[in-house]
Amino acid sequence: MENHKKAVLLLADGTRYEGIAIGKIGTTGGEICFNTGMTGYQEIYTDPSYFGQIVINTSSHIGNYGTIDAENESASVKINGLVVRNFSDIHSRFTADNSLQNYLEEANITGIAEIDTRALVRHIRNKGAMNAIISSEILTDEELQNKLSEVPDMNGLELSSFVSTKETYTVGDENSEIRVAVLDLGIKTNILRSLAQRGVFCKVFPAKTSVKELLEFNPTGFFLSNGPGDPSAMDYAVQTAKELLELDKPMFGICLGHQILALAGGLSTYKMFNGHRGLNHPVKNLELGNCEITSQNHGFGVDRELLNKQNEIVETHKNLNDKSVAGIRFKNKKAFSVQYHPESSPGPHDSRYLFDQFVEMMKKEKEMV
Ligand SMILES: NC(=O)CC[C@H](N)C(=O)O
Repeated sequence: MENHKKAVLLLADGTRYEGIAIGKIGTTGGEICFNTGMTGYQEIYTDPSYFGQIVINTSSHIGNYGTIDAENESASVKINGLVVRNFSDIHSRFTADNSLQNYLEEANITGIAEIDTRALVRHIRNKGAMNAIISSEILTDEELQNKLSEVPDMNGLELSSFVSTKETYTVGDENSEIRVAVLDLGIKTNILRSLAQRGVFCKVFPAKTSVKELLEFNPTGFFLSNGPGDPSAMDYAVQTAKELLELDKPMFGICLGHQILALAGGLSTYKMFNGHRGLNHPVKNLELGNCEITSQNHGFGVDRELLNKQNEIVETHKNLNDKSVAGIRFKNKKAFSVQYHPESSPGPHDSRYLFDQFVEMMKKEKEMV
């Protein structure tokens, strides 16, 4: 690590850490958040839901297994910046395509290493979500402060339109009878893979596609994807989801898609003090009584208060750490959603049954079962 330049991490509350530069030399800002996963750094960095955020990995050794291009969760690295403890310049995996240093540099991602991530995460846990800036360029305190003040507040920020596909594309067997119109709000590849593996033909549409255009695909069902930003700033997607609910076709939403579906059903969302980001979050399936260990990445949540005051939407899953809403379904419609990530990648596979549930729903719709 001798050849690395110095770098600075400055938090919005004035807390300053010094470390060494990793990735591209530069300056970057975003909302700082932490992921507690012990593995899967590449999948985390390429998850479009992290767009606009600086990620801290609490796992203390990062980079030691390099990167493999086929393991990206989207076409490019999406995080705004990276904070780690021990960064490995060398990697050991015979199938690796690249070192993490080269991978980040090629993707123009600026990061900082040799940070006491335990102290930093404790600090953020106590103070709540906040913006931060990383710089490995020579910047005065004043320059850093100025750059930091330019970083937008995550509250009220619409980000899906920056990461959603520009063109439609398809995944899976085009001869399949089960066709899903996917609204891409910032989708992870493993969601599409999980649907295609179950025989589903998916067509992925840009975030702002009209219902009319979605229907031209003649879909059996609809999927609302994960993605970055504040769901309450996405009136266009909420409107789409409302119109789709009227059609009463099978519909499944994950994470941001879950929040959009909840808003379309008249519920509200809120910004969490600290989000949930990691691979071992326990969730109770309230209908089966089972516990599943889930992969999570969200900083907003569906508010319980309105949920308790109505009868149309049922809570199906509860987060066992903080009792927040982890899943819902519409009582008289074929729409359901979860706040966590059944596709994991990275993470445990306990929740994959939700894809089976969606496919079953669509088979019923087609009278195939
Ligand atoms: N993974 C996601 O879809 C995240 C949803 C939303 N951007 C949040 O932070 O809560």
